[in-house]
Amino acid sequence: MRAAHAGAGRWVVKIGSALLTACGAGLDMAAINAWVAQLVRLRAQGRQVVVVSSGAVAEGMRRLGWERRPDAIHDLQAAAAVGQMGLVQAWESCFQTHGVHTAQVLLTHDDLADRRRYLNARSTLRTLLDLGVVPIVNENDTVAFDELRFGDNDTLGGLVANLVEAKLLVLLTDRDAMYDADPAQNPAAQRLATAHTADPALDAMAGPSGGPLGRGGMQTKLRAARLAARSGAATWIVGGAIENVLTELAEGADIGTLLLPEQEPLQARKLWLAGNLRVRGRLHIDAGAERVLRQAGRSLLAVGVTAVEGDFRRGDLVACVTADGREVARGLCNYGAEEARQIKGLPSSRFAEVLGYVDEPELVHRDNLVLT
Ligand SMILES: Nc1ncnc2c1ncn2[C@@H]1O[C@H](COP(=O)(O)OP(=O)(O)O)[C@@H](O)[C@H]1O
Ligand SMILES: N[C@@H](CCC(=O)OP(=O)(O)O)C(=O)O
Repeated sequence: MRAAHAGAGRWVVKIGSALLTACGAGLDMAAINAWVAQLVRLRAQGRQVVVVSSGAVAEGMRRLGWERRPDAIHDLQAAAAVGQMGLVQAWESCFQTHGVHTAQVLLTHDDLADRRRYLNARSTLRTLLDLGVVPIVNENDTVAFDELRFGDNDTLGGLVANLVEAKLLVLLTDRDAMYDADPAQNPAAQRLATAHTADPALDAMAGPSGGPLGRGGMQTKLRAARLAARSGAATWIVGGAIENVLTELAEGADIGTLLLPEQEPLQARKLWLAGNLRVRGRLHIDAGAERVLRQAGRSLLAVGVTAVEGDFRRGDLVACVTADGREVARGLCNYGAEEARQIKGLPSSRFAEVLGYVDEPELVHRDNLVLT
């Protein structure tokens, strides 16, 4: 059963500061090299990987010669800005020895709350993955403060799992698994092998952080797993100190805690779409488009659209209706209403000529479409 969740597909792997730095003091290159060797192996086995990497503040502190983690947010932001240079340098140089490119992706909460920016982040990440590049994601600490912050990289990992529709989110931590109580408080605590993210009993088991470097403890890991589950990803909480831990997971080893989502990825995403957003406009589609949507479950192309109603933006939810006003489907439109009016009836090959750019060849991608 574990192996089924560790198969091919996209993995988001979150590695916390404690696992990348030598006791919080600067980056541990040997550790990063070892992570890279495992990640490269996962890729060679047919998986795509996104790394969510902490460590910027710790490396910045070392570079600036600071011994204590500062309390002032501006100092933390400055340390993160300095340290992020070293962090991406470290990942890039280690991956380069395997001939693999990396990309720096810095995100704030705002980037994912705003539909347009969400779609842009999503397309960029997907493009990077299709190009065979390993995105190295961290919070954009320079601009993120208060309500713009994710606050911890566990949460960021959960949201990135939604963005790339990951199959698995791996949260590496200092304990070897999630326990039925905080082992720092209760030495008799037992490992939880498998559970459902939605199980309310988990809340009472997850405590706050025990370590000096960790910030969220098990509570933020549980919350991240619940976020990831919204798009159908399973989450594996497992010890970063276990030898070859990622390779072990890939083989379905009985280690760590596997938290299962209630829904399969596609179904989860579609339910989320259907339930959470307001319809901002209507695309009138022809009989051919209705047929491919209903029977073949395909994307909606502009060529099948005859009219565009409403004032919506890229990423908004639109309804697809037939000439006689029946609603066939709902989905997130890759183009705003203005652009959609310009490209309706046209093949995707003409988008660049008409708009001056191409966002996506589909008007509504099938992954973002729910039949109604
Ligand atoms: N139920 C639990 N099972 C395991 N660890 C728990 C639990 N509740 C609280 N914790 C604490 O959470 C810590 C791990 O989280 P954290 O310190 O944020 O680490 P990381 O840097 O790996 O994100 C553990 O050291 C442990 O003390
Ligand atoms: N963005 C911060 C990471 C914050 C964070 O969540 O750290 P951790 O609890 O070690 O995963 C940094 O790079 O230092």
